[in-house]
Amino acid sequence: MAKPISIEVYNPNGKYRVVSTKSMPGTRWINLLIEQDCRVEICTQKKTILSVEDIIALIGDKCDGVIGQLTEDWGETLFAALSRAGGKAFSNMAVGYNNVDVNAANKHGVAVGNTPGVLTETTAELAASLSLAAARRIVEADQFMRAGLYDGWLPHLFVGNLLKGQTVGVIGAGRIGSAYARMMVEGFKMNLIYYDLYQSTRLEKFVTAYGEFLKANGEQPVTWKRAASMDEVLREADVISLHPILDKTTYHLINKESLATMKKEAILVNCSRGPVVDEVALVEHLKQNPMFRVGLDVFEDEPYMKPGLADMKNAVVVPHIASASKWTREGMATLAALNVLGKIKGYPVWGDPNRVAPFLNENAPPPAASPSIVNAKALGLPVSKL
Ligand SMILES: NC(=O)c1ccc[n+]([C@@H]2O[C@H](COP(=O)([O-])OP(=O)(O)OC[C@H]3O[C@@H](n4cnc5c(N)ncnc54)[C@H](O)[C@@H]3O)[C@@H](O)[C@H]2O)c1
Ligand SMILES: O=C(O)[C@H](O)CO
Repeated sequence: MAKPISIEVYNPNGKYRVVSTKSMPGTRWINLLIEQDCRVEICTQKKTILSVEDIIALIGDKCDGVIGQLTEDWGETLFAALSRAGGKAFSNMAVGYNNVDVNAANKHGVAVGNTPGVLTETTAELAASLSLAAARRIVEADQFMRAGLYDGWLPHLFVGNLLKGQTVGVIGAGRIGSAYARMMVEGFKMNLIYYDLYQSTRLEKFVTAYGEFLKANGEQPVTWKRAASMDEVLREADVISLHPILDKTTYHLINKESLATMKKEAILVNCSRGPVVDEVALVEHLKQNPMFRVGLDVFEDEPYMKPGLADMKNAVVVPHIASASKWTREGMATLAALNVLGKIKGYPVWGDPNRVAPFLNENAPPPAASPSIVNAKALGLPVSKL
């Protein structure tokens, strides 16, 4: 029998019961639910990662929808519990939904929402920050200063890599990968090589136009290339950033062999999901190649790091904060709440989950639609004509 869980309740007499497994930034998401007759229950348990049993206790006997987190295991057990409680909607407060068994949700007729678009630039900015921090050894230098070791300028002190004119490689040039590529090309005049299952025509056009602009101004133009294989990116790029989804095809995409393909002084950044990189192989590679550097936001066994990683000076590590800007996190909460609300109210699904701005405008009511339901097709949900 699961222990009772502490909650905070808003609008206790609301008709629909919506549970959020965590407190989320901002208040707009709560107000939007309340305005539509929802009783909102927020779990206040002081435990970072809730277990399946904890969430079953939160769902209880009657629950119309749940907003959950990427740290939770949303599989058969939870979707069965939600369905028994009369629930028809779940939304991750994240764009990635590798923690969700969508087939199990389909089986129980539960709509699964995610939060694309609102975190694209924020996440890309963190990937760019990690690229710079690794290239210019910022964390090592900061620690050196704080340790009182600086006793004067030296020609060899913390020499790193210049980005201008080098090649940036992007693996997974979707929303975030493309935004990161644009930042690195435009900001640092890097040439681009990318690998994705699909061609990114918009990104290619952007780099072409920027190259022409530079040329017209008497500067060396930037270039782009769509690689035929991931190995081509690994061989040619000086900075490589990983932005694919995590699925069977991308698990350990970066492993001992692929690391060996990269340049000895390359920089690898991962803001996608930890298991895209074989972290044991990475630690070994970092040990053997002190000039190879990484910037990691995500880890294979989150919240843990594989043994040895914390000791590596050539690794910059941050705790999965890529989407952590105030605007983005408040927007993610809003989108997640509206995904759940839309299904409860019987609204259609928004036609283009990449165009979420109308849901984020605080000065107007949001459209009567769920912004992004990943299994809309499987459930046969109607699509909004707005
Ligand atoms: N660290 C964070 O806080 C954070 C924040 C946001 C997103 N993410 C992660 O980033 C991922 C990408 O987000 P997005 O919004 O850009 O998604 P997206 O769907 O727009 O982009 C993913 C891209 O990966 C490509 N892809 C899929 N399989 C591939 C493969 N085997 N090889 C190469 N490319 C492949 C797809 O074709 C697509 O273009 C999310 O799924 C999530 O896991 C992490
Ligand atoms: O997938 C996501 O959205 C991130 O990991 C958290 O923002």
